[in-house]
Order: sequence, then structure tokens, then C-alpha cells
Amino acid sequence: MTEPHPPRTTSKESTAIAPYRQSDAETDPEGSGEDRDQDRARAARELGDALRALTAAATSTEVDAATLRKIADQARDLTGPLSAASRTRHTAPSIDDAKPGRRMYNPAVGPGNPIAPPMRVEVGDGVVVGTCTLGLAYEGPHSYTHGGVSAMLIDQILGHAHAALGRPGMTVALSLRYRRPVPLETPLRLTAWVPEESITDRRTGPQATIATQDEPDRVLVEASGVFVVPSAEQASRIFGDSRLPSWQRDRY
Ligand SMILES: CCCCCCCCCCCC(=O)SCCNC(=O)CCNC(=O)[C@H](O)C(C)(C)COP(=O)(O)OP(=O)(O)OC[C@H]1O[C@@H](n2cnc3c(N)ncnc32)[C@H](O)[C@@H]1OP(=O)(O)O
Repeated sequence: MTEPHPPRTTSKESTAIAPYRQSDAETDPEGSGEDRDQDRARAARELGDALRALTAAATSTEVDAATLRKIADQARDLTGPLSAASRTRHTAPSIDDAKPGRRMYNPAVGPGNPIAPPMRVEVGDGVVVGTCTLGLAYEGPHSYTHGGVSAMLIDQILGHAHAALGRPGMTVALSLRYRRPVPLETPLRLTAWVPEESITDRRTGPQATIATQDEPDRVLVEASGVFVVPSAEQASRIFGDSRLPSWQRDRY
């Protein structure tokens, strides 16, 4: 971990990442996908927002026990209607779109997942930038971010840097150095890049940092990863052929 700062230039010598707005495809339900699913995608985002607000309130509340129990009863009543039609772990969400990479329920970037901040990702010229603000639901040390949450966001942004070179891959190694605590309720900036020398046919060694948006050069967390594109045989063994909804399986 000798290079905690991302490349400052847009030189193709430092990395081969080319710019495009991955965030539109990844987190904007209106941006792509089947027409019939777009309204469900919008609704899933609305539910995610509402549950995020509920989670934020639930992890910061100081109301009395009777109020907590009353809200718990109301929350339990919400589960039944949602479970009336569900997918299993072997079926991708029908509102995901594998090709542009929209993952509605990804725990780091998925707007429909209440545990996702969600982080917004943009692929620039040579770097990938993620932005988010973490509330009290993500607290580790008092008033600072849990180290595992930082690791999740880092894993995700490293994965985007790897994927921006062509094919999505899987993390096979991840190393983090926590230099300073990451403050809650503070806009954060994650930056990831792929050093040219770390790229092989199958594997990349992306690097990333976390900083605040106000002080982007003051590194709080630095990380490096190894990402691998599974072979066709490995992908088939890991995911089977049921990882995509049927209408997508027909298309790709
Ligand atoms: C728009 C879309 C956006 C999409 C953006 C999506 C972002 C998602 C980000 C989240 C990603 C995840 O969480 S992924 C979930 C967590 N990861 C996993 O579950 C992966 C579990 N691992 C595996 O299943 C397996 O490792 C495979 C199938 C991936 C590969 O198996 P394998 O072929 O046997 O290879 P393996 O031994 O693992 O090593 C692979 C290569 O990495 C090297 N390697 C292994 N460890 C290290 C290491 N510590 N340091 C250096 N190099 C290493 C090996 O030498 C080898 O190099 P060489 O011989 O090839 O040269």
C-alpha cells in the first residue's frame, strides 16, 4: 500500500479506466430497464428511502419503551404484505438489469436496500468516485463509522474500478489500513483507480481511499484489492444459470 493517493491527472498511463456515468445505470431506476419494471423500480426506491429514514430514526431515537413497542408492532405488520411475492437467493430481482449493472438491492449502492447508504458511483477519466453520507445506523466507535462498513464501501468502489475496465469480477483479496476514523453525518468521497501495472488478462489490483468531501486529500482509509474475472466454468459453478430473471436470460 505504497500509493494512498489516486492519480491526479487524467493520463491513460496511470490507469485504463474510461469515463462514463455508471451511476445512472447503477442507481437510477428511470435510467434503463424494461418498461414494465420501471414503475416497480421507482416504487422500490421509494420504499428503500422510507425504510432508510425509519432505520435512521430507530438508531437515533430516545423515546420511551412503550413507544418503541408500539412502533415494533406496526413494523411487524408491514412484513406480511411484502412477503406475498418473494424471490429466493437463486433468482435475481426482476428489476435488476445485469447489462448496465443496476443492482437495486446491493447493500452498498442499491437504492431499494435500506441498509445501503446508498453510495452514488461515477466513473471518471482514470478514477471512480463514490459519494455518500453515513448516519448513526453505521456507527462503530462513538460518532464514527464502523470499520466493516468502510470495508464494504471500499470493496464496492474497488469492484467498480475493476469492472470499468471491461468485465465485472469478484474480490479475492482485500487489504485496508484505517489511518483516521471516518466521521458520521459528514459527506464522504471514495476514490478508486487501477494501476496499469496491476492489470492482467484475468486480474486487477485496484486501490482506493476514503476521505471527506471537504478534505479530499486527507486520507482516512486506504485500501488495495485483487479482483478476478471468474472463468466460464467457475461462473457457472458459482452462479448456475438461475442468477438472472428469465427475461434477461433470454436476452444475454
Ligand atoms: C457496471 C457493473 C458494475 C459492477 C460493480 C460490482 C462491484 C461489486 C463489488 C463487490 C465484489 C464482491 O463482494 S465479490 C464477493 C466476495 N468474493 C468472493 O466471494 C470470491 C470467492 N473466491 C472464489 O470463488 C475464487 O477465488 C474464484 C472463483 C473467484 C477464483 O478462483 P481461482 O481461479 O481458483 O483463483 P484464486 O486462487 O482464488 O486466485 C485468483 C488469482 O488471484 C491471485 N491472488 C489470490 N489471492 C491473492 C492475494 N492475496 N494477493 C495477490 N494475488 C492473489 C491468484 O494468484 C490468482 O492469480 P492468477 O493465477 O489468475 O494470475
